[in-house]
Order: sequence, then C-alpha cells, then structure tokens
Amino acid sequence: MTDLPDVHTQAEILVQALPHMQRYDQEIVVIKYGGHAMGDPAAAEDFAEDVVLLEQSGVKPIVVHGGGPQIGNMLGKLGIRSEFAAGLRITDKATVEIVEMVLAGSINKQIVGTIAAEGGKAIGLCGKDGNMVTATKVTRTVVDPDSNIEKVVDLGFVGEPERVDRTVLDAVLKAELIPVLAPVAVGHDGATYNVNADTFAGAIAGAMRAKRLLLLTDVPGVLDKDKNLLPELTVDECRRLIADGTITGGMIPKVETCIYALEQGVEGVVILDGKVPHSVLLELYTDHGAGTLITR
Ligand SMILES: Nc1ncnc2c1ncn2[C@@H]1O[C@H](COP(=O)(O)OP(=O)(O)O)[C@@H](O)[C@H]1O
Ligand SMILES: CC(=O)N[C@@H](CCC(=O)OP(=O)(O)O)C(=O)O
Repeated sequence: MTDLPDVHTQAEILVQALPHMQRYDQEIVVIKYGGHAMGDPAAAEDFAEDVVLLEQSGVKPIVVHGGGPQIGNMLGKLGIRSEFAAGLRITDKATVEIVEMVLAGSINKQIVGTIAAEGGKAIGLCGKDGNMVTATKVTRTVVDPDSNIEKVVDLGFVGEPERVDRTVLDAVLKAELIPVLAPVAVGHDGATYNVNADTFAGAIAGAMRAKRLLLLTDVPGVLDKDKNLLPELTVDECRRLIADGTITGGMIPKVETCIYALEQGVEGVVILDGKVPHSVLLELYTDHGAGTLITR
C-alpha cells in the first residue's frame, strides 16, 4: 500500500475534481492509446481504471488504440520485412493481414479484457464494423536520400479516413458501453486498410464532436528545442514549430491530427505521456494538466 495523504487532503483532492467532472459530464472524450504507451501490465491496468472511472462519473470515453511496435514484433517473428515512408507502414497484402490480426484481434481484445477486469463494460470494434470508417488509399511523396529527387511512394493498403458513420458508435454509447476501436478501415472496394492510429482517432473525435481528444504517447508532450515541455500551444504556434524543425518525426502527424480535430470542432486536444500512471485522470480531473494542450 502506498502512503496516502491524510483524510482532509484526500477529501480536498476529491472536491477539487468536482468542477472538472461537471465540465466533462455526458461529454465524449476520445483517448488514443499508443503502442508505446501500452508498455507494462501495471500501466495497462492504470489506464483501464482511468477509463472505467471516467465512464462511471458520466463521461463517454471512446478508446482508439495503436500497436505499431506490436505489429513490428509479429512481422519480425514471421520473417516479414516492414518499412515506413513518411511515418506510415508500407502495407502489402501479407502485412495488412497481420496488421488486422494484431490490432483488431489480440490488442483490441486485450484492452477490452483489462477494462472488464476493472469493472467496466467495453466493446471491441474496428473501423469496418457498421461501415464506421471508410478509407481511401494513401500515397505519399518522399525525397529519395540517394538522388535527392522527390518520388511518389505506393504505400499499398494504407488508408486515410474519408467518411465516419456514427450509427454504431452512437448506439454503443447509448447502451453505456465503452467503445475500444482498432484503426483498421474498409475501402469502397471492400479491401482492408491500415490507418495510422492518430489519424483514425482524429477522424473519430471530429465526427463525434468530442470535447477532448487525448493522444497518449511516450514523451511528456510537445517539447521545445531545449526539451522543455510546452504546456499550451495554439494551432499557429504548432505550425511555426513544425516549420522551424522543433517538431519532427512521429510528432508531426500527431500535431497535424490535433489541428484537424480542432478544425472539426473538438474543443481541446492534449498530447501527454501515457507511461505516467493515471495520466488520463490527472489531465481531465486536476487543475494542472499533464501534457501539452493545443487549442484554436
Ligand atoms: N518537439 C517534439 N516534442 C516531443 N516529441 C517529439 C518532438 N519532435 C519529435 N518528437 C518525437 O515524436 C515521438 C512521438 O511520436 P511517435 O513515436 O509516433 O509516438 P506513438 O508511437 O506514441 O504514436 C517522440 O518519442 C519524439 O521522439
Ligand atoms: C499506416 C500505419 O502506419 N499504421 C500503423 C497502425 C498502428 C499505429 O498507428 O500504432 P501506434 O499508434 O502505436 O504507432 C502501423 O502499421 O504501425
């Protein structure tokens, strides 16, 4: 048992949560749970406890999970090589089958099970269910490092959400179940598409008019050039930080997702460290947020 503060302090902490609870009552909060943040079983339990506590106190949480490292491990075991272009996994026919198996199969059901163990009721779905997310094929232009010439890369079965149908999600939320979504979508041609989990979460948050989108990753938030946390940023400031090279790599699609979600009407988007125990609760129910809050 960890040392707890005295009873008065405990009561004070609970009371301080009240205005935050009121602010999020009956609101949709989309939580993107990244593959890196999933880490160890104790952290996964903490995450599930947070989600169940939110649901119990009147919030409508929607979990969108990733699983990039876990897909990489499985492909490695099967001897399938995997490469990325512009932060997206080049996904051929064999790879998309493994992506679907790992994301919509094992990871999705594991999260549903962990939420159940904490007393919640979750339902595991992917973008294909009820035509929730229809995707179109993505191509990207990258600069070839040898020739320094731009070339178009065919990413195979990598998709971008084109349309979100709310029917299933509305029904699931009405039934007071917690949706846990794998970022796999269906194309117009019926093919399965691998969608970046941040992009998928942004599309869901936008379509569901979420109050908050939380992106859980493995760094404290957006950092400046001296690696200090930037607690609050506007969209314009984000664009400047991308242009001047402060925001690079995997943080670029994350911040672009945030900008997209804000443009779709989501009120605030937060990038935070999912490895910090109970980071979701700290972010939503305490006065001091846990990561970088991005607003319009
Ligand atoms: N300015 C920045 N602030 C924080 N992280 C940054 C920044 N620029 C680049 N990054 C990188 O972005 C990474 C997060 O993106 P990514 O690895 O795709 O996360 P995830 O797997 O959680 O989706 C960080 O681990 C960090 O290496
Ligand atoms: C197209 C594409 O790159 N899809 C990702 C989907 C999983 C993901 O995004 O997981 P994280 O959030 O853990 O990185 C992939 O195949 O790795």
